[in-house]
Amino acid sequence: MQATVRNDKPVIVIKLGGSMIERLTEEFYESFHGLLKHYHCLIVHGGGPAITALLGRMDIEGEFHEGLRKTTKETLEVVEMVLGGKVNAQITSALARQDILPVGLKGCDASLLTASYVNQEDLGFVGQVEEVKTDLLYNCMQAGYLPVVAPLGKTQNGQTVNINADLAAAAIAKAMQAEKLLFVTDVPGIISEDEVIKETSPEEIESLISGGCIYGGMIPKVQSAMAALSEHLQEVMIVSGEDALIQGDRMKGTKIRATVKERAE
Ligand SMILES: Nc1ncnc2c1ncn2[C@@H]1O[C@H](COP(=O)(O)OP(=O)(O)O)[C@@H](O)[C@H]1O
Ligand SMILES: CC(=O)N[C@@H](CCC(=O)OP(=O)(O)O)C(=O)O
Repeated sequence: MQATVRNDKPVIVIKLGGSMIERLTEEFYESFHGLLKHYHCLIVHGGGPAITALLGRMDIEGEFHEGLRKTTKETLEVVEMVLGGKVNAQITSALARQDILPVGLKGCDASLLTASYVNQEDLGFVGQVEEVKTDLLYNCMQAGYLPVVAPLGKTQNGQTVNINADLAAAAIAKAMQAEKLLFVTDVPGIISEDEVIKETSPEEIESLISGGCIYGGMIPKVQSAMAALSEHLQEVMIVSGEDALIQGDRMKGTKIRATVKERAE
């Protein structure tokens, strides 16, 4: 049973990329105070580089297929430790230092993220979100807490699975009928010909991918962004974690909209 979506404040989902988490500043976390005045905020975090680093220290080689980490039983243990332990605690501690009330959640707990296998034969314990327990997240936010979700899921059979954080954030944003989805990463937006694109559309993104301008970790990000766009979620942004989230009175980065109303000059 899911709670009815309540629209007392719009929801914003913020995905913190593993590429940036180690470098996020106190100023960055402080800027959540501004967001919380207008939105119910929810964080979904990655941690890919930290997983790769710990696997390396254990002499386990990482292997990716189309941006998804091949996850054996042994790898899964490390993924759970890093995402559900280290990285989640790092973010909740930083928010708590700013007098924000974070609550760390693993997607595999309390049926928060029910998942199915992406391709068990090729990828092992890698999941995709089938259902989000939205009432748990709403109840936390309504009570004044900021949920910080580690992208782990549970299958119907109770197996924990590793979920790409971009895909998890998009699925959660969709299920929560979020108004905004932000991807915080280590670049100031989608870059083309040395310039940050201010606003773009799914059509333009498809051509940037096929032309090779968008590659690597940016591909699951923009694909997740496009999949999340809906009548509720009209805008996805890719922003840098180098600065505070809001600079002046706006966010800087690339805005992805279903249709680009006017081309920014
Ligand atoms: N057109 C592009 N503009 C900006 N970054 C891009 C582009 N294409 C690929 N990238 C790469 O995407 C990276 C961000 O994705 P990723 O490393 O997966 O970050 P995260 O850990 O935040 O999810 C950038 O550091 C950059 O190397
Ligand atoms: C299945 C899969 O690939 N899971 C990711 C989960 C972490 C993640 O997505 O972190 P970033 O956002 O930092 O890339 C992984 O194991 O790296």
